[in-house]
Amino acid sequence: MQLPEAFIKKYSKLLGEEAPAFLQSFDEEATRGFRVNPLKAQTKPLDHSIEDAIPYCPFGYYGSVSGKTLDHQSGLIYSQEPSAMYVGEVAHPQPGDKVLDLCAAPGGKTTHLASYMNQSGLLVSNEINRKRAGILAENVERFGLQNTIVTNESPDTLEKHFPEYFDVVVVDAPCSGEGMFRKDHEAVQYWTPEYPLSCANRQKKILQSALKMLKPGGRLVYSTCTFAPEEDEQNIAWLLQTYSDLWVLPIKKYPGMDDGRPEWADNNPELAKTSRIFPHKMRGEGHFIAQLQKQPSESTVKDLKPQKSNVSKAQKQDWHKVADKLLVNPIEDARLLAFGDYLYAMPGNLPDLTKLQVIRPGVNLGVFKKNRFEPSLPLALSFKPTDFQKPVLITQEQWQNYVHGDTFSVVDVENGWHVLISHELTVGFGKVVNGVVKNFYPKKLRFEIKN
Ligand SMILES: C[S@@+](CC[C@H](N)C(=O)[O-])C[C@H]1O[C@@H](n2cnc3c(N)ncnc32)[C@H](O)[C@@H]1O
Repeated sequence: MQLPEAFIKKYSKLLGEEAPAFLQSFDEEATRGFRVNPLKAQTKPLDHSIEDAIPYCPFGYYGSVSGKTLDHQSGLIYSQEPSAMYVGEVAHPQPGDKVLDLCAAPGGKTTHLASYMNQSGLLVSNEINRKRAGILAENVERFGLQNTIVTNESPDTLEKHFPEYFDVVVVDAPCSGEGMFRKDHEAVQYWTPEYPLSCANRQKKILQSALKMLKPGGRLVYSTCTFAPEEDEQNIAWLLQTYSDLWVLPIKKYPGMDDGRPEWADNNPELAKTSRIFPHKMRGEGHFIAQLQKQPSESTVKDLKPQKSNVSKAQKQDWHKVADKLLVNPIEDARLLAFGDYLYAMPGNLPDLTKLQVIRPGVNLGVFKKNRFEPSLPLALSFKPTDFQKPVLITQEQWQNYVHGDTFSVVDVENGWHVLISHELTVGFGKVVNGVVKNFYPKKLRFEIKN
């Protein structure tokens, strides 16, 4: 790979005798990986090998993902570069926590964080860019998250809504992306010697907002996919100089992971507790991760006004006509939220969202049509096979017909809506009419698998 001269010079000076191995690593292939979704792990992947485990992530494996597979389409696996998996591991929220993923698209960290939350608590997954927020929402839906809302706000708007609210805040910051040059060759074109510093200034602003939303006693996890000290140790040094109620928490270092470099910032030895992943030392791309804690305080933070359900009596009736035959356990009416023609199930104890740009206020249950309700794909993907009544089991071949948009036949299945299950995974809904499964797989997602 052709690296800019100034880049070579900068890292030759910083890394000294390690520099040749570091620079050589840019000519090697990027490492690929994926995580298995523990919320759906009642089965093993069909089309992806789980032989080559990533040592620091219990659901992580080396290997690339094929998108047109049952594993991927059902949300059983999520493609993620291996080093990036260490961020979710360090953040490791607990079930019931309130978690903010502030720079979240396309959703690698969000889906990882949710893997530890067991559908409980609240995960606010925010993305500033509207288009990317849409992609994030699709990935959250495929992964089947019940406790996650997707917002499309700038950090400084969001901070006004969630003062000192979150137990864990993850800032996976927009950065100069030096660690991703192998994955995205074009990223090299954007690099200039000044670029890291301009990224660092933007990151400081994001961090200021993040800290306003962090509870006393809460943890902030900051990560970048760049080697630039300006965006890594120097930003953490700036945080420690600026906020006296903040300290660095140690991170467990697996073989190949480096300590942060105090000498690349203000020599504060605390910076060695942060972690660097270099591609010439580990199977992964470049990453930096820091974990900080805000001082606990005696004073309690006041609860936010809850979001109220807004569904009409007629909407409730239409929903129940379908849901009572589909779900084993009903979703409480208090959690139903109408959003245009769509019906959502909010996470429990969701604060009032009315003043926020929300892309997804919870699980998309379906859409109100004239005098009837049509269940949506995310409803199927967000619950386990055992959460549904009278599921219809389909073969992998029938699944291929289904994602292509075809109808197919079934025997001895009563008319009406049924969740479809293939290889122990919920894959969508079909409406059975006299032995024929009418296809409700969303038109925009349909695709053909050529065997
Ligand atoms: C490194 S990416 C996030 C990757 C994501 N966390 C994941 O694991 O899939 C950084 C994100 O920050 C967003 N971003 C850009 N400028 C921002 C800003 N000023 N404030 C907050 N987020 C910003 C970008 O749109 C981008 O989606």
